[in-house]
Amino acid sequence: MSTPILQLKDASIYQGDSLVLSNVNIEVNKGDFVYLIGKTGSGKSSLMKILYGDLSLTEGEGHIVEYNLKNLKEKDIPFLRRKLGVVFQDFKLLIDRTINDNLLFVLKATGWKDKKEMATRVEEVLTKVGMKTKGFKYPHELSGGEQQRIAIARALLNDPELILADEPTGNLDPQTSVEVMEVLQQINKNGNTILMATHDYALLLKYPSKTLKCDENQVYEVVQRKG
Ligand SMILES: Nc1ncnc2c1ncn2[C@@H]1O[C@H](COP(=O)(O)OP(=O)(O)OP(=O)(O)O)[C@@H](O)[C@H]1O
Repeated sequence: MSTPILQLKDASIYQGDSLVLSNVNIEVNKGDFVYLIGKTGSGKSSLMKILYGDLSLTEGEGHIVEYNLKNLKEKDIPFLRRKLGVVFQDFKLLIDRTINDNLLFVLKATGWKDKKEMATRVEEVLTKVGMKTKGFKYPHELSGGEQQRIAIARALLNDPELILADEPTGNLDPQTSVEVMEVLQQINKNGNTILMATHDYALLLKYPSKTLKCDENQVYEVVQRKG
């Protein structure tokens, strides 16, 4: 039996007064790896923003982890985000501190207190992304691909039920994109559910998986042709 971790039903998504996507019906189940594709401006980021509470859902229904997006209160948003790991195109690391301190900052902000447990968790997530030895470095001392691995490690800190990755390879060259994708694939194999918005059709071909497409204000599932 598949368990839905994310469901939108007849949802409409607005940016201000303009309708970006209408009648959105999507489902992501535990353990899935789902792509979200579509041209620039087709609404991928807007859809992601609805899911992490950056835009409010005013029409239709939406459930993500155990939150109802329709009745989401401002005070619920930080708690929703703890259940999600969000990864962006531009990494969003804090440039004034080391990788270890970037990760410790998030742990402190999300209620961790025990220094030893925190250090262990930082080491665990860095190991998962193949960056165990880089914790002492500053973000500017790492390549783009390494910074994105750190951003993925940061997303994993609180063991999220769903990872939302918005163009995670958008700033990376093709070789580095594949390396970051390998990390995401590995994490998915270890049980994490991932929804990834991307422009990168080469990745879709290399790592085929369920694909949703935003086009002309609609979202629909596309069937990938083999070969
Ligand atoms: N903050 C905003 N205020 C008003 N309109 C916006 C805002 N952000 C995006 N839009 C509009 O919403 C539509 C969808 O944009 P969105 O960023 O969701 O597309 P996208 O598919 O993620 O594009 P890209 O691949 O370029 O990131 C576009 O027409 C865009 O101009």
